[in-house]
Amino acid sequence: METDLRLESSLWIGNKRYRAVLTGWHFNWTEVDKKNRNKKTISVPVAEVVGVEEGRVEILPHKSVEDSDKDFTVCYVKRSSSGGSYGLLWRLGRTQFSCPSRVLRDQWIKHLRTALKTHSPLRPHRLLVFINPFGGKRKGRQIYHSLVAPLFELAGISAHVTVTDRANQARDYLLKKDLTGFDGVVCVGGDGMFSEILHGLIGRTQQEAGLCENDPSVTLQPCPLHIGIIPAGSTDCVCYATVGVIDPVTSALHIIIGDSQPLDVCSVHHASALVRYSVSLLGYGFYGDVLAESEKHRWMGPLRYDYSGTMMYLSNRSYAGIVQYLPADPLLSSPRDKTRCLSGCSVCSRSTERLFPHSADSASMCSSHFSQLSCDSEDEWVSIKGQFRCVSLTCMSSSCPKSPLGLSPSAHLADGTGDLIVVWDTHPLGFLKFLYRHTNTQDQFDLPFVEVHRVKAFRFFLPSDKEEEGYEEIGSLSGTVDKEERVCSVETVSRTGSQQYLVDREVQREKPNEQKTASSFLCGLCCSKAPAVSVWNCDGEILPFTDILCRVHGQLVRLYARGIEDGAAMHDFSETEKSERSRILHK
Ligand SMILES: CCCCCCCCCCCCC/C=C/[C@@H](O)[C@H](COP(=O)(O)O)NC(=O)CCCCC
Ligand SMILES: Nc1ncnc2c1ncn2[C@@H]1O[C@H](COP(=O)(O)OP(=O)(O)O)[C@@H](O)[C@H]1O
Ligand SMILES: [Ca+2]
Repeated sequence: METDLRLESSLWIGNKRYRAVLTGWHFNWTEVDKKNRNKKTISVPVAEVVGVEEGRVEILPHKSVEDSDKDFTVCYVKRSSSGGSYGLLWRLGRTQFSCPSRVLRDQWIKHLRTALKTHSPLRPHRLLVFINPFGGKRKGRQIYHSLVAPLFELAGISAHVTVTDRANQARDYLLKKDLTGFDGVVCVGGDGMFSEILHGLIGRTQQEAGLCENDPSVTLQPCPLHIGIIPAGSTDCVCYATVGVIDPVTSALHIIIGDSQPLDVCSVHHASALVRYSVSLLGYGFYGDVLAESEKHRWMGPLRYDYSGTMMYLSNRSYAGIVQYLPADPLLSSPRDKTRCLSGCSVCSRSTERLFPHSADSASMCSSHFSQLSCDSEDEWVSIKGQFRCVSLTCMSSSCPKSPLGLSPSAHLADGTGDLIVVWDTHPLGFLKFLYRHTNTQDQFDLPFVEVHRVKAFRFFLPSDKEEEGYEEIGSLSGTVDKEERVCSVETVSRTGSQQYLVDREVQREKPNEQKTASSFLCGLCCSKAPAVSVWNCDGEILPFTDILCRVHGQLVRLYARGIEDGAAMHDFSETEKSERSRILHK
């Protein structure tokens, strides 16, 4: 194949001569000066060629073609530094080549197009597009029509576009309508809109496979259609964590070239029924309260989260709960290992082999992988009981513009695990420190009232009144609970379903004397009585239940993305840019 696709000849760009070579994987052109010396080479991976057209094509302001039988135009992905974000911005590069003859021109076009087909088999031809006109700053329609549609047209993609009239329209379409002939589904909106697509596609796939989504021990069927996200929402966390930038053009180019990024999905169950799926944030306590408060202020747009975040911080709330989790294999990775899940991540690649071994039939694989969810191996579950500021589970880093490294900076997109973050009740300034560390490169887990565990499954329930009394008593006896300052407490470890025993936790005090005055001041601000129970924020939706069981399904869906790109792709950058990016990426 490689030899068939190879082509080499002189080509002209303007009045300069170039030596052009197509090797199969790469298309390179090198300027040759009058003395036949080679100058700078431009090398484009074939997989990143957007399109090859006859003639001299102009793209902006609209696509136009100047017909000429010796010219052809190649459009491709060009990278540029993204300033603030840690991913790379992609732009459309375009070069017009002239050939000495029409025959050679046709040969170049044919070879390049064949190479494209061979090396990017996942490029979409037909896409379903759903635009939420009310997401984020309400610019979804404009973003799609001015920035994305022209690129899809250039790449020869046919798009069936729906601007939604109501919530869940996209989900219902995917659950019921004929999807034959579509390669993928694109959402233009935020994490809520992505979640609609996720629910529609996962539900449809399980219906067709005859699988029951309610049963957490069932291994779900991975979705055959890819999902593309054109960011136009408020948090845009799924886009940011899988692409590294919030930029519609970059995302459109990832879709066009058929990039493929598997993603873990967590199913959330209550009383033997599926409640929802989550990929980014499943959060109780602070994040639940912020979401509930923010819904009252939707008119503020994305700013509603800043406002509600401040209000909820000042409310100084904490909640009692019992958290139980099934730990993931600590030999594979850890949430404190300081690694980053970058494009081509080896932890995720190894998980693909583990999750989908070549020949194993999926039924036997699922039962061995997930027997732990049934009661017979209850002894592997670890249990924590106490008073918490927040309890969160995230299947990926959940980085977003507000938090460039995310809720769990070392989490993996596609390793079949989630990170469970437990923030015990603490002093207000301690909690502020925890939150503030999400916005910079300091480690938010390096605080005595925070713990993080890599898990395969997780349960949460409210303690019975009796248990709550017992816990407070034990806390006070061991000196670890200071009710007034709401410092945290006691851990319960369950070894078997029936026999539980208590293990006193190390005293966790994070309250230097000088913070007490500030604490009283802040408590004065939050005059309203805090409720005893919070709500779950599930990727921006409030769950109607508090007691839940969650299981992570490895690589259940695929996005048109490739994860965050590392230095290998930085050949266009200066040394200063490279070292700055490395510093951010590798913290
Ligand atoms: C003192 C500075 C405090 C800064 C705190 C920063 C913490 C940010 C963590 C953000 C994690 C985001 C996880 C993603 C959640 C989204 O699924 C969800 C819905 O998004 P959308 O559909 O776009 O509206 N967003 C939220 O729940 C917002 C959480 C904001 C918390 C402050
Ligand atoms: N036409 C519509 N009218 C009202 N709500 C919609 C519409 N289309 C989608 N939605 C819902 O809007 C919610 C928020 O959408 P999203 O695009 O995530 O914006 P944001 O990031 O600002 O929250 C989603 O839960 C989605 O189901
Ligand atoms: Ca994961």
